[in-house]
Amino acid sequence: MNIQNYINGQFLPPVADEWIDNYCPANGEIYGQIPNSSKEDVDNAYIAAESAFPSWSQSTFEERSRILIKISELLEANLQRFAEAESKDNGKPISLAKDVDIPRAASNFRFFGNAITQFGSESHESVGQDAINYTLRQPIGVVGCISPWNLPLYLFTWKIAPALAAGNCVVAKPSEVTPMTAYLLGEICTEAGLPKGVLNIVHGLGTTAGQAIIEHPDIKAISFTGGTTTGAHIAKVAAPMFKKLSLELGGKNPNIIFADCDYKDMLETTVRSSFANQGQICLCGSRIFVEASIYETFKNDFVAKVKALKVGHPSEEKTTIGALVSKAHLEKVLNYIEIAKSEKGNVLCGGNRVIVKGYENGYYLEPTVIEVASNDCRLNQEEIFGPVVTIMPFETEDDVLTMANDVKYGLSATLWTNDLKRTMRMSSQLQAGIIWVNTWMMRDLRTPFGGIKASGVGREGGFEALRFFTEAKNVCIKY
Ligand SMILES: NC(=O)C1=CN([C@@H]2O[C@H](COP(=O)(O)OP(=O)(O)OC[C@H]3O[C@@H](n4cnc5c(N)ncnc54)[C@H](O)[C@@H]3O)[C@@H](O)[C@H]2O)C=CC1
Ligand SMILES: O=C(O)/C=C/C=C(\O)C(=O)O
Repeated sequence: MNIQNYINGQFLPPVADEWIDNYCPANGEIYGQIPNSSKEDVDNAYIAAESAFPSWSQSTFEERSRILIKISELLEANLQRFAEAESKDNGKPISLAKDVDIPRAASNFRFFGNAITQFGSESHESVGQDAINYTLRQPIGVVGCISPWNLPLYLFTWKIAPALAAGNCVVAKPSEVTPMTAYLLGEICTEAGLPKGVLNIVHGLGTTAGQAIIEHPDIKAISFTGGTTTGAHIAKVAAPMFKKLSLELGGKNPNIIFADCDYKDMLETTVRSSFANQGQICLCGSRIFVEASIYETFKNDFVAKVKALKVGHPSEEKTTIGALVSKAHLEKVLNYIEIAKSEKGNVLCGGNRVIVKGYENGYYLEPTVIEVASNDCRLNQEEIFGPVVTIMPFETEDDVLTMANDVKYGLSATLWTNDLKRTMRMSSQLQAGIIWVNTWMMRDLRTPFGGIKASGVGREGGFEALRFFTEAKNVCIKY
């Protein structure tokens, strides 16, 4: 199936008529083509967005809210179609796409459709100076949204929905590896009555189409989720142009397990936080630290549960681990397993490619658990972004805190304990933007979402996102 750009409310081929093959990770076959868009396509998308801006930015919040909620309803009505497309494009189990990815994409539109009706701004009465200050929150103009392949529609809409709700017009680029649901979203936006040019979706490579977005002199803000190296590059290009930047980057998140936790709950959640979406979520707990007194028990129970996971074709309801997103990514993850062996890591289970009958060229990998002796190894320091976790024991709270923080990333951390004082102490000292205690990936869309250190800049979610997508203008009136 061939995909087209969505510009000014129309589906269009790329100006240069150049195309990229789109692969299905479950069987390794090419199943369509996507535009290899160039600067000209991005320029056209910008022109459409710029001409839509005066009207969209002046539309009432009720009107924007109504359209966003309509998009949400249409996504829900098309759940099966979108879930199938997401699963085929990405390799994730259909059950995950149906239960998580597409419902969350719909929630993103509904949430920001509602949030904009509650969004306000501050006023400050300057007592003694006979003046009042009030702050306008105005849309920025045309903004760029660039998203990755791991949670394709979920993360694409997590950016677009607040940008549109706040009155901006958007030039958006999904990952070239998983373009399909972003393409289908165009149809839904038209059906929901989104005026033409308000949202423009350009497909293509990061180094060309993405680069043209970040370099565009009049695209005034960039919201990006993806790898830390790409984020650093975007910051370098965008900063001298004084663009607003929101960067949600990689993670190497600690999962810290104390002996006093609710063991059964911890064990089940730890399997999920290690391997959900084939471990391709920036929030996955890829470094597991276990208190020494329960280490051997945990190790045996965890490995047994991991071995029972079902690697299979994404369309099978029983599949818990689907295919990795691409051949290149599979090779990257396999290379880390080789690195582990050279670093004397002990592979407790997994480590091998899986050949699924009938889909021999698919990108399947066994969920892999590696016991490491130190937090200093590459496996504990570098983002693998696949179904690979490390485990190691710790003796004291101080030791584990030092190891948890001794990494360049700072996205999320999970803590398993029933000790309230320890929870409070550690939550305040862990270097991460998001801490989960006795749970993982529990999301409330009102909360600030993002990381520190090499995990990014800025926060998404709730009013934080609406603040990012608006400029504050203070008005001081003397009376
Ligand atoms: N934080 C996260 O959630 C994610 C982290 N990653 C990490 O990044 C590694 C690399 O994965 P990639 O697919 O290469 O991620 P990436 O960071 O290159 O891609 C993310 C998005 O950025 C775009 N992009 C790439 N170069 C660009 C540029 N120069 N200007 C503008 N946009 C650009 C891509 O086309 C894609 O839409 C993964 O192995 C993983 O470790 C990948 C995806 C998501
Ligand atoms: O917003 C969420 O719930 C999850 C976000 C996950 C990522 O940004 C990621 O995995 O890249």
